[in-house]
Amino acid sequence: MKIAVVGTGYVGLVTGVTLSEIGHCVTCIDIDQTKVEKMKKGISPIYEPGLEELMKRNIRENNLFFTTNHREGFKDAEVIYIAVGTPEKKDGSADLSFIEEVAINIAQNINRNVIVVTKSTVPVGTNYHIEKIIKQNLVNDIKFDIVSNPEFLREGSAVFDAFNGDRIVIGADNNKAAQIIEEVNNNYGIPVFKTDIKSAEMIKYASNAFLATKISFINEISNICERLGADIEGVAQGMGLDNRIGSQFLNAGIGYGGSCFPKDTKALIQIAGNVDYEFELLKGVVKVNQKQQRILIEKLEQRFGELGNKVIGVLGLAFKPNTDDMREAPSIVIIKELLNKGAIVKVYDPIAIESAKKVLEPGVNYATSVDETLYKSDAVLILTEWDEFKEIDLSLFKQLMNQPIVVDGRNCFDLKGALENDIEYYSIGRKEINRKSEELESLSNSIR
Ligand SMILES: NC(=O)c1ccc[n+]([C@@H]2O[C@H](COP(=O)([O-])OP(=O)(O)OC[C@H]3O[C@@H](n4cnc5c(N)ncnc54)[C@H](O)[C@@H]3O)[C@@H](O)[C@H]2O)c1
Ligand SMILES: O=c1ccn([C@@H]2O[C@H](COP(=O)(O)OP(=O)(O)O[C@H]3O[C@H](CO)[C@@H](O)[C@H](O)[C@H]3O)[C@@H](O)[C@H]2O)c(=O)[nH]1
Repeated sequence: MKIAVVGTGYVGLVTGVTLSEIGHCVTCIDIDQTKVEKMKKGISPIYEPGLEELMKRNIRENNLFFTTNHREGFKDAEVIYIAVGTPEKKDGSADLSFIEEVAINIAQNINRNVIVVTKSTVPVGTNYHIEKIIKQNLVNDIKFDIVSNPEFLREGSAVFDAFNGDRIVIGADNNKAAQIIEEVNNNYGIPVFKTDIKSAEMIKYASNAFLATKISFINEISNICERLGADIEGVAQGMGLDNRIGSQFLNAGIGYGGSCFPKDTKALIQIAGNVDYEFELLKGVVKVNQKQQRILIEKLEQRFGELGNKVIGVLGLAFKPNTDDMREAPSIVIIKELLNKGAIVKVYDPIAIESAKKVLEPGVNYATSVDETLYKSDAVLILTEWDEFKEIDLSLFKQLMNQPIVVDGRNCFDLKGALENDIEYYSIGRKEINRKSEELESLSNSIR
């Protein structure tokens, strides 16, 4: 089928590339000329494992094209996917201006009957808003249908998720349109769930809000564990064995970040508020997350008192591993606070350094390796659980740092290893330093 995808960010590019991989002829459209020039050469503007390989192959096989020109991209397209951003406005609600512009682009440039599919995360009812804008601006006598098809990919594993997702949600009022979009997705081999448009739009927000709730919940439990001397890892494992709870998204840490959970939780609070419903639970989830992002600063202050002139190394900047995305990364908040408190901050990330330079405060020192970050630091914070950090030779901390103090926001190391390497190790929700080895032994046995 001939398909156009508007917007080539994390969602649009992965959608376009994987649709071409499953046999469609896809043109991706973006207004960013520099990005489009790169993509035409098979270079991905984002770091996403496996993406560039698929891109190159499908460009070579003439299944995948890129353009900045909407008319050229829409020419003869039977399906148009909208995948532009819906960022957060100051009041927390979703900014629909990019979507609205695309609706006008579509109305003015389509040359045949088409199905318009919304991949972007949009507030309940937005697809009808898009339909109205297209109708009002149509220049030719053309028929179109709208379908909501929210996206559930995770950054860092987006290509894997495209072929291994749990479900594809299709929301439509017109059965024929829903059936065509189901056929478009056939070769992904993923179960399809069909529903109406508003429910599909809500499924997306409700899913993200639920996952964010799980994270804030486990973070609160971890804070209580710390105070009581229980161990969050064992607690999460024991909870997760109950199939009704499930073991995923129970990793305690420094709170959720990224381009989705922070904005979508706030948008859902607004969506509820617009119909006079106060979403109290979700407000709590957001508040807990904001508090959790400060937890490592509290631990540092408990240890050092004042942070002025302390050299703090930071390992990990991206909001999660395997991505270069810095949007709403907890590292931004933490580093800002460290600088405010007069600390000297040295940071390192295996992939996200360049995107980090665009958003971090001036005054941050950028290191090019783990060793350089550790060297003569008074303490090291771990903010992203990259494999490179989990595999660090633990003896390096003592060798390179002024004093081997590690405050780990992602529970990357086992307590025994830290103790054996003389690391003064603070982590999340676990019993901390100087624990007697026999106590640790019995703990690791019980977790096993
Ligand atoms: N990032 C994710 O992991 C993820 C996952 C699921 C859903 N979503 C949702 O998908 C949507 C897109 O997110 P993203 O992270 O891919 O966004 P992004 O900001 O990375 O990319 C958006 C792209 O759209 C382009 N664009 C803007 N206006 C345009 C126009 N008129 N014509 C053509 N291109 C235009 C921009 O130049 C940019 O390249 C959002 O609604 C988001 O909430 C994101
Ligand atoms: O147990 C966990 C799991 C995640 N996180 C944090 O939560 C954030 C989001 O992680 P993840 O969900 O893996 O990444 P995203 O790429 O943001 O994906 C989420 O947001 C996307 C955009 O809507 C959705 O499509 C995905 O289904 C949804 O998982 C990150 O900061 C993680 O560190 C935790 O703190 N603990």
